Amino acid sequence: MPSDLHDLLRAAFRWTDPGPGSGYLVSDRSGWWRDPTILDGLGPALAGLFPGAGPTVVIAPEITGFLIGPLVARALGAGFVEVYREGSRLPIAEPMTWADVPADHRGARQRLGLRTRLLGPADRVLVVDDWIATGAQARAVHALAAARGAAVIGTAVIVADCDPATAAELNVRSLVTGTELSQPT
Ligand SMILES: O=P(O)(O)OC[C@H]1O[C@H](OP(=O)(O)OP(=O)(O)O)[C@H](O)[C@@H]1O
Ligand SMILES: Nc1ncnc2[nH]cnc12
Repeated sequence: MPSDLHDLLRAAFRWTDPGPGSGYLVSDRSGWWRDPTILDGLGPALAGLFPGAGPTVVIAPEITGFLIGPLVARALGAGFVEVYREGSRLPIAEPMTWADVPADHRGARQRLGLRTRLLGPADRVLVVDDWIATGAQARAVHALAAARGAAVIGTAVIVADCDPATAAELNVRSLVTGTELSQPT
């Protein structure tokens, strides 16, 4: 990754207060998509976290994964498969493979699913997302790939904000850490 992308990611990120008395801050990643240099660099930089790994397909959960997943797939010359959040749209009228998310960084239970026909044993999968915290969503995405018999290379994220055990379990590589986003640039 060019060192300037690392610096640009830090500079364009903000923690925002959702309102008086909320007692917590929300990550605002919109500055990353708004900056043409960052947007141009994200796909190659995330793809470059696993040099020579040769994925056939990138898979990523909605909704931010639908934004950056195709950028990474394009940089790799790989395909892209959407991982949907159950209940977020009309049911998809074809066979789906589902995995449970017991509780993510918000404590929310979810189910993630993909179209069964789009992934199989011949695939080498790179899981992509913008952020990893508890690892719950990425773990479910890994489980989906495993359920389809695909080989999983690892997890490429913009921000790694997870514990070392989760990072090792899911083979997480990142462009920045959560700690770096919490410090002044
Ligand atoms: O490691 P975890 O605890 O699972 O948290 C990470 C997940 O949470 C965020 O998704 P979220 O649903 O908050 O937002 P999005 O809809 O903007 O992608 C992020 O995009 C990851 O998918
Ligand atoms: N977008 C995000 N995904 C996961 N954990 C977060 N914590 C703060 N922002 C987050």
